[in-house]
Amino acid sequence: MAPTLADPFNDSSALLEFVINQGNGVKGLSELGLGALPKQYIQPLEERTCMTRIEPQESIPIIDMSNWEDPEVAKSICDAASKWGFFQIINHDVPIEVLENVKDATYRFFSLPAEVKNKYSKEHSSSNNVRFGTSFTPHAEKALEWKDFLSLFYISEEEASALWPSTCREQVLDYMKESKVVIKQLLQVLMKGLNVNVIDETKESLFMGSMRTNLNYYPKCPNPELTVGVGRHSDVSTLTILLQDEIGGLFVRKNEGDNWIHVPPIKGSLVINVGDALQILSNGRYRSVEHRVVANGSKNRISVPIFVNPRPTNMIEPLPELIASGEKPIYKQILYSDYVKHFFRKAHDGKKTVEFAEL
Ligand SMILES: COc1cc(/C=C/C(=O)SCCNC(=O)CCNC(=O)[C@H](O)C(C)(C)COP(=O)(O)OP(=O)(O)OC[C@H]2O[C@@H](n3cnc4c(N)ncnc43)[C@H](O)[C@@H]2OP(=O)(O)O)ccc1O
Ligand SMILES: O=C(O)CCC(=O)C(=O)O
Ligand SMILES: [Fe+2]
Repeated sequence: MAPTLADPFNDSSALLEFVINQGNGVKGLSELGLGALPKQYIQPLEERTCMTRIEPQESIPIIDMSNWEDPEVAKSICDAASKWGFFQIINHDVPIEVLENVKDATYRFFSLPAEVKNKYSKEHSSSNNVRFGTSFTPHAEKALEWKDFLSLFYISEEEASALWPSTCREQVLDYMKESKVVIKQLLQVLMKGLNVNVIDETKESLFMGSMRTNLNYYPKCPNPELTVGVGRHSDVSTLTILLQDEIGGLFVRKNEGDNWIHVPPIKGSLVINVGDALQILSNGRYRSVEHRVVANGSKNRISVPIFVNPRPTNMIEPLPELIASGEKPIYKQILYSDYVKHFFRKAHDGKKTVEFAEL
């Protein structure tokens, strides 16, 4: 039964029961029409975006992929990955219907009743590869984040058929399949920029041997200025391909300083960012940059990132080609699944995860 509105969640165990154990998520909280944000979501002042500096005149690069092999375009991709760690691509090869379909599928999944979504929670899911959750790591967080998610780790079509929710399975599989072309183009250009000219099977598996798609749902929030959609973090992927809807709210840290830049939605575009694995493999030449998502007081927002990763069993370290050319390694060799587990076991904390791999 939903708690009454008078003093609904003063008791944290009642909130966790409703949001996590019953699978209502923050979407369920939002739909209760609460007058105020439950205290468990109130972030410390320094984590609230209203307290940080936004540079409205700045923008991450927008790159036209229609001539991706043109040396000028290739240079702009490598420069964006080194300087900003983030860029948007337009005129890429992922069909617009595939993007629209996966957004519709995201809404469909989150519209399911709580008890149906809850079958995919950490406690009830029959596999670690399918997980419905809320916030990031609720048990490790001092303040919760205003986001629900479904996370789908791809093993095979057979496993997806057996385990992924049928409301979104085909659309997510299509989105992942169609994105592979642009992922390979980007990796080819980025590697050429490091003088790594051949991507053989071993390298391909190291760069894109595993993929995870998250469906993120950020419902409208009673006091958006007091909380966050996603706290400051860098992704642990090689590259992330992000589809966002028309609402906006993603911010990227500028040049390791105190200023943040908004990533405006552009219809049909994809946001690309470098993850920690590529920062490590490139010995710091390409940078995984901190980003965050604000909560919204009037609209629901969705986003659909594909995290392109090494395989969990891969050892990651600066590429031998870079070391052979005389660079001093700044990261040690590390088992990728140990790196990801380290990320997932703590609350979001900016760029701290990468320290785990520093020499
Ligand atoms: C959710 O909000 C997010 C997510 C993100 C994500 C950004 C990324 O970059 S995701 C890309 C991650 N890379 C991969 O998934 C590929 C490699 N995968 C692996 O190495 C493994 O599959 C594994 C993730 C390490 C899980 O291995 P397993 O042997 O099953 O280990 P466990 O002990 O079950 O899990 C370890 C630890 O992680 C938690 N966890 C697992 N999966 C998820 C998930 N999808 N989402 C959240 N947390 C997950 C699991 O609960 C364990 O923690 P405990 O504390 O329970 O021990 C960016 C921003 C966001 O807001
Ligand atoms: O929703 C967004 O725009 C970004 C989400 C994000 O950073 C993530 O899921 O890692
Ligand atoms: Fe992210």
